[in-house]
Amino acid sequence: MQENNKVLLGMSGGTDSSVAALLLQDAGYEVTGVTFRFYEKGNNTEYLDDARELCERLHISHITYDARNEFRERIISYFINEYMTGRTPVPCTLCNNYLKWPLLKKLADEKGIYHFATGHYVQKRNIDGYWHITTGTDADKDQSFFLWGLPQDILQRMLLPMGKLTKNKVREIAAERGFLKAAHKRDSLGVCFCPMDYRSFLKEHVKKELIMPGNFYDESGNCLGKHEGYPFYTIGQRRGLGIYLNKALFVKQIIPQTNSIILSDQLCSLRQTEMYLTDWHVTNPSALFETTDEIIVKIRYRKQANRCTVIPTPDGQLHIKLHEPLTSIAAGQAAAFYRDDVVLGGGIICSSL
Ligand SMILES: Nc1ncnc2c1ncn2[C@@H]1O[C@H](COP(=O)(O)OP(=O)(O)OP(=O)(O)O)[C@@H](O)[C@H]1O
Repeated sequence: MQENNKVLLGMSGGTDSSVAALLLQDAGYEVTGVTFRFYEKGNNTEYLDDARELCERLHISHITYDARNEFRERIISYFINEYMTGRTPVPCTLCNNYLKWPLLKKLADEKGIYHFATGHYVQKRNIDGYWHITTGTDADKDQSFFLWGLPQDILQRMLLPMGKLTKNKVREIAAERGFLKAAHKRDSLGVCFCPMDYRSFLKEHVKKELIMPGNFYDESGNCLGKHEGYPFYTIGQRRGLGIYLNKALFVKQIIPQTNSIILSDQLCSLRQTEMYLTDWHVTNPSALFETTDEIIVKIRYRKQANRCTVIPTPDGQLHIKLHEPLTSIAAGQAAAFYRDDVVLGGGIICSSL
């Protein structure tokens, strides 16, 4: 498509995408807002009204797109299945890779709109002819960890108005411009369809008989007590185990077949130095596989960065050799590669040792 000055902006009704609309309009773009209906807890559609109202005030057109079926099939079912197979899912990463950005592109293509945008706190940069995601200036809000899976035809056309801003600045802009509701909206916390509490979500959505109490064992096979059902636990978990010995215990292994969980009192026994990834995406393979530069791998959104070497295997996986051990690696989690502030790619952990 020929480049033009039109942009389709994903609008959640929240602070960031509202300010993104203001800034894109200030920059001279013809903005259209789209709100995806992904999931509506208790049929609450206030976010749709907020997005619509903001667009009216800015005199920009607004559309809604009902993605609830796609979201249920691709994200919620996946999320439940992952926990039910003893893995730790990454719904936000998958939603960005498979739904949010591809939908923005599809709708923009249909409407003859060249650019698409969100309120993500990330930037992009062209390196050696390849567009890369880079970290947002606000280190506390940086969302680059979730965006390793996007292809070039999306990266090239995306606009990221939050990239150089801090959240405080964004709130200030909303308030100065008189968008007080947007300025004072609370930050979203965790996974949008079950913020901070995936256990209750699983209880609501999974047949009772599929999540049954089982046993905790130590590494020698001695029973340590009862747990509430293996899907309620994740590798490395320490709190909320419900057993009280005079020492800290960590989830080391989850065995769905026998509904058992192995605990260890040695955090160092959860240390591993190798991972294998499936479903990976690498922006520029030679920048990752044929380099002597320091590559960083992150498996958590915050406060973790390990040096590594990345090698493609003959059967299509990525073999990650960690230069320093990492604790609590869970199958299903995402791993993202960085060189300095640049996201080089990522994938989904299928095994570790
Ligand atoms: N339901 C939705 N429809 C359209 N775009 C969305 C929707 N939800 C999120 N987005 C886009 O993805 C961006 C990142 O979403 P996320 O939920 O991580 O952010 P957020 O910090 O809560 O952002 P916001 O303050 O804009 O709600 C949003 O800024 C917005 O541009």
